[in-house]
Amino acid sequence: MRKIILAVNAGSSSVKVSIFAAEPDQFPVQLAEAQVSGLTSPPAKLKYLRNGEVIVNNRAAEEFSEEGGHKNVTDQNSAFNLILSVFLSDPDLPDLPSRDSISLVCHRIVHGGDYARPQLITDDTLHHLEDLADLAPLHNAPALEIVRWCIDELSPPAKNIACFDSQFHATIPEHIRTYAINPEVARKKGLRKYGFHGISYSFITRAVAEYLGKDRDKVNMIALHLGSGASACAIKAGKSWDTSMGLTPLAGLPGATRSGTLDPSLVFHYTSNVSRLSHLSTSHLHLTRAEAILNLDSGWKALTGTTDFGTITKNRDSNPSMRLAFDLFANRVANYIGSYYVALEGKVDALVFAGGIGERSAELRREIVKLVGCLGFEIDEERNEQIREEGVVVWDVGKEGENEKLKRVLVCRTDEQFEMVRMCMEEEGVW
Ligand SMILES: Nc1ncnc2c1ncn2[C@@H]1O[C@H](COP(=O)(O)OP(=O)(O)O)[C@@H](O)[C@H]1O
Ligand SMILES: CC(=O)OP(=O)(O)O
Ligand SMILES: [Mg+2]
Repeated sequence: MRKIILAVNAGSSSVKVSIFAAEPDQFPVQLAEAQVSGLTSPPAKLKYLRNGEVIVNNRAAEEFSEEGGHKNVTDQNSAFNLILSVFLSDPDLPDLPSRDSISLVCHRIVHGGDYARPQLITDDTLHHLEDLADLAPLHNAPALEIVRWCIDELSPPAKNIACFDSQFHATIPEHIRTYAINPEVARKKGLRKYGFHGISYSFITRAVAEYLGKDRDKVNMIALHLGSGASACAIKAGKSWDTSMGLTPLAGLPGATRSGTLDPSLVFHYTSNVSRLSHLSTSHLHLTRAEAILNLDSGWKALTGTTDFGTITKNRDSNPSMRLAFDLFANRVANYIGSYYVALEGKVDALVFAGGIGERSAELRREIVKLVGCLGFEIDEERNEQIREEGVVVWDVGKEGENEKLKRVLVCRTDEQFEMVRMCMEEEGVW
């Protein structure tokens, strides 16, 4: 039986929602997709595509919320509500005449703890995921607010399924996921590397393997998901071998408002009383002052005053703090590429850029590839600048030709919503 499925991806600065029509044993077909971006750099913008055609191109979300009499778009839940109303009021989207036509909602939940498969959201799963909220302070709580709304407003008939960013990284070997701390405490409290952006890495692995004409379980790559949150992943034989995020999405690369990895002692020298609860804590989220500083008041926001990496890229030649942020990011990313190149013993099929920044900033790609040139990566200036149509998923931006040793440099337009639906369709019981 044909089902209409909604896939909801609540990121730290955006909400992306796609609608699919799905039949058992077939790939889901996307009907429409919308995103509200720039939640951390207002005004938030709305983009809407139906059947791959751009209907609304980055217009202020406010205009739509005013027209439709909705509350202002300030967070993930209001962004989700706006998107749903855009879908429901589109007369050219006959597959979604009303809320009742949605039979499944797939939710991206960044921290899934030890869950190694998507989960049907019951009261028990919901409570368990609420308990994990403090380990993904920018993500789990806003995503669960959307989940609770969907349970109240769409169920029944809709079932809600949680898909986890952390799931893809369940294959990271023990010596890599273990921190050098008291093992007893680590075990009792679940203190280990979990890793995130895994739904995206799962999509990238499939798409790149297909592009290269290789079996998924034979492909090795260094993948970079660079968005408001940024991470790197060493993918060995199609599986996650290592990734830069850790117990929480704070570790590793810096991001829009996140510091990334730094000396763990730094925070005690930054300010006093760091373990006191931040005023930003809520009934669903316990956030210490230390966590608030490192997750919300650091990164591009602290260094430059903006969280928009497009602005940083554009102004880096005239603005020294933006130049510093740009160079700092390229340096940190290049360090991971070097480290993962060694982890993969040099057997790397491709270096892959994805995420809002990775897919759009030709300048950052050029800079990073230049820094890792000694490993056999080289950018093709012309291909790197070329803008690709919406439907293109993977493209090559590396130099080709004479030098056999050159390694591929690819861009992958990642699609976490598609991947979630694909993952859910593999679950028994979904139909
Ligand atoms: N042309 C561009 N050049 C550089 N960065 C861009 C460009 N367009 C968008 N971005 C950045 O992409 C980031 C959003 O990425 P995305 O992966 O969609 O975010 P999220 O982490 O919320 O999922 C923002 O920091 C935004 O500034
Ligand atoms: C895990 C994470 O940081 O996700 P996002 O980049 O979507 O905020
Ligand atoms: Mg994202």
